[in-house]
Amino acid sequence: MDSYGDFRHIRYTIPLAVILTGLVYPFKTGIDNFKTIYLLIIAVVATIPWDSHLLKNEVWSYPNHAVIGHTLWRIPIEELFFFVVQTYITSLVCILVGKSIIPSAYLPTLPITPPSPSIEEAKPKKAKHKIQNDYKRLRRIGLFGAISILSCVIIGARLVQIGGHGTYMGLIFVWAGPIILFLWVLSHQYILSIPRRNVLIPILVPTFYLWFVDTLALKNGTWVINPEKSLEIKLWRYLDIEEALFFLVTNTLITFGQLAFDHALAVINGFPDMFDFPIPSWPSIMLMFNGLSIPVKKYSSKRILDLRDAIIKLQRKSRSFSLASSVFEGRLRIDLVFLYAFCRNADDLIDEAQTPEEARKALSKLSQAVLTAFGRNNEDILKPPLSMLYDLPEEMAASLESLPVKSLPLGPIQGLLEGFEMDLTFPAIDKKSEKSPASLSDDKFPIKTEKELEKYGYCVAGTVAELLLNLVFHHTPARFTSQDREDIIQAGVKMGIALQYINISRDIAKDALMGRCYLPSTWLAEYNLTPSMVIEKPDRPETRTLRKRLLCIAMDIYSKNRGMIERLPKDCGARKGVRAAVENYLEIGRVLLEQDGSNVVIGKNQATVSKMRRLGAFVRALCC
Ligand SMILES: CC(C)=CCC/C(C)=C/CC/C(C)=C/CC/C(C)=C/[C@@H]1[C@@H](COP(=O)(O)OP(=O)(O)O)[C@]1(C)CC/C=C(\C)CC/C=C(\C)CCC=C(C)C
Repeated sequence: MDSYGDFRHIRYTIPLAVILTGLVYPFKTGIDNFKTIYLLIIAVVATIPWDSHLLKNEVWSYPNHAVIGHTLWRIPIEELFFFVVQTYITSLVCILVGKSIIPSAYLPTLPITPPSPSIEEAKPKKAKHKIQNDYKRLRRIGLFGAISILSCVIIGARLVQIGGHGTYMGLIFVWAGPIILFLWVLSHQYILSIPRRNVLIPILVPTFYLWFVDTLALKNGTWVINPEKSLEIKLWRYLDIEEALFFLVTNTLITFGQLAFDHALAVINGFPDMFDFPIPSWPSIMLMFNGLSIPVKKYSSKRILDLRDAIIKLQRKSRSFSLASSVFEGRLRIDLVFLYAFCRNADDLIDEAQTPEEARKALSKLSQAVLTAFGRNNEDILKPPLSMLYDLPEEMAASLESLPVKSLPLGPIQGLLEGFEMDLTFPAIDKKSEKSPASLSDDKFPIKTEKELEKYGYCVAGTVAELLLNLVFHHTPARFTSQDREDIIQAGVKMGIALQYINISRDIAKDALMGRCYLPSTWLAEYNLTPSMVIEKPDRPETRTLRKRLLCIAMDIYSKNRGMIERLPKDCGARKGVRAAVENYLEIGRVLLEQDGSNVVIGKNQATVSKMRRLGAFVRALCC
């Protein structure tokens, strides 16, 4: 079998486990430790009687020279260590691959039951049918899978009963089959809904690796499989089919175990209305089973679909925050994604309006809708959708309805909308007119002084920091004094302003196309420039100098407030996540400063950070 008496562990399994530990370390959360430790215990407890039985029945044996000699119920300690190290390796691969998804978004959905005909009209019929068909498909595959696993167990039992060559194969089916069946019944819908790579990579990659290591061990005679109890079919030279199957089956067990945990957490974290208490970082097994026992018909399809939309928005619109989101955990991660979607949709609603008039109307409707959303309580089941009440785009209304209003203050949301309103006070450029932008009236530009720029920065970004930190405080158990909170929020607000200055520095040319110049008029006047001149020609040596000035202020604010991030709680990935979000964005500023040194043209080279550099900044942020 798979005892690693000689140097197999030292050469192959331990180094891989160490490498994976290093790779997962930056992202690892409390829940990951919890899942892995549970699985390690289950793996050891479930495998000992089985392996001991195999040894007793001489299905396999090991030469004395190949093991240290210590045994537990006949099992060599190298073999026991193998159960641990394999479970650990496969769990880490599963955790690493799983970081890219938010499990709650992959819960199955039933078609939304329309509470009123008007919503029915609003939902595309095609999408509804797809959901219904998908759900039926999941059930069909689930049933087919269960029958297949059950058949393997029955065949296995028969092989064991007959004895002889089929014994080893039969024992694998009889032992692993029922556990796989149990996990499949619990979580097949989730397993089938998540991206294929999240299931196949943790099963197949460790399996292929262990096949390779096992081939070497069998070749060297580290252990010997009894030819009378095996089929004597080789997958390739030295590797018996039973050995190959053993690794495939055990990695499937470990992966399904990890995914069943994820499934339970997806339900518990995804539906705070059903589990309306803080989720401990080491949830009890009882709570996990409670999560798994909720029938799909009780899931809120709307919440799952809204979460999917919010994730798509985040992935499409912001690489920085999308990457940072993978570090946050559970409900905090979900709420941050909803917050992002709301902020992004609100910003787009204004920016994409055809005329300033239209933008003003949209903003006013949104402000009223925000008040209504914050005034509502959960018991109000018959609440009409905000999209209908305020004639807002479906996506905008959905992201507002998904905001965790109970854990957010209203003030910063209103501040954010005030910031968008400031954007509307820029003089409108008539895109059809022949007139040059230089004819725009310069006193109509709202950002005249550095103070006004700071106010704008507070409104559109300081408020975002305030909202984000309120979610952190809400979802983490750490108790702060009100003074601590105030200090952290103040630092966060300043950090938000710094990020906005970087955003402005990056987008000078893009903003000019929309008739906006955020560089203060007083700064421009020092170089005999006006905002309309910047709009007409954003790329000038003076603009580059001013951009550098703005970036230096941003970097200075950053250095003064960065330390406060270390006072954030570690729970839910909050500290690391905030650090990653800030550092990722800061990297844009660093690239811009480097480009200023080489006088890169503003606008031609939309300064973005290369993938590798972004990843480097991200990993550094997580490791420090
Ligand atoms: C991880 C995660 C999902 C975080 C979500 C963060 C979030 C809610 C961001 C909202 C962004 C947004 C669309 C705001 C609307 C106004 C706006 C455009 C603000 C600018 C953001 C840049 O967004 P954009 O989509 O343009 O980004 P890309 O460059 O296209 O990638 C801003 C620059 C503001 C961002 C400000 C923050 C996220 C707050 C930062 C402060 C902290 C993280 C707190 C630091 C804490 C301490 C204690 C110092």
